[in-house]
Amino acid sequence: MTGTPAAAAAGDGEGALRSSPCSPSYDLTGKVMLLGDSGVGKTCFLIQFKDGAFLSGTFIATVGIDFRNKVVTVDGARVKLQIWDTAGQERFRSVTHAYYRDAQALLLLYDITNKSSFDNIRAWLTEIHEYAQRDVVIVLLGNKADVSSERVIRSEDGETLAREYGVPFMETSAKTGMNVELAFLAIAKELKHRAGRQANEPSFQIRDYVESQKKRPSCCSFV
Ligand SMILES: Nc1nc2c(ncn2[C@@H]2O[C@H](COP(=O)(O)OP(=O)(O)OP(=O)(O)O)[C@@H](O)[C@H]2O)c(=O)[nH]1
Repeated sequence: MTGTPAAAAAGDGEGALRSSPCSPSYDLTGKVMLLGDSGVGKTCFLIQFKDGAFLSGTFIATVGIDFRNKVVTVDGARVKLQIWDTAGQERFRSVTHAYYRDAQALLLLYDITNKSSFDNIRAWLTEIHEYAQRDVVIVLLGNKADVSSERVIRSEDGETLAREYGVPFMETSAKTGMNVELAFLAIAKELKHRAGRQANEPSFQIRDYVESQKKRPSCCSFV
């Protein structure tokens, strides 16, 4: 996906807020950012969620940042997710840092067929801790789980890293759609819970929710 900060700020992305302030078609909003190395599948992940389609073919790296809106219903509440797709390339890092501050949630992707994208997750988490809000929701995603023949990162390695940082983890495929919706629904549920929690309501545990709902690749016998 292509886009520029200026274009995004001007509402050039589909994300311009169109609901009338008198009758909003949603109950709350949340800003979500997709982060991770170039080529891990952030744009495809967003398109799969938004349109149910997979962009195959020539890889066109994102320029800068752009966003899309999607309203999801969780626990009777309509949550408008404003989803920001960032460029993974190093040269755009200073642009994307400026957008971290008011994000409520971050989807941090690596590619299970690309070791350096996994190794760089620690550096991404360092940046997140430097630029994002302290209580930002983070979900770690091992994408391209459909390409089992080229897998170089075991699912257990993703799980171990996620446990170390105390974040939920799942493997996903922007191609087949595996766990794509779940990643956003988990975030929407967490944001809804934070926004309207009653004193005697049991707390929502995003990690438990993800563990109970996530699908595992049918062929994941890589050792
Ligand atoms: N098999 C497979 N290919 C994928 C998947 N997700 C993305 N791809 C492919 O990986 C390449 C990169 O995908 P993008 O979504 O453009 O990657 P990106 O993370 O947005 O990259 P930047 O914009 O540079 O940050 C494309 O050729 C996609 O078709 C997936 O889940 N499975």
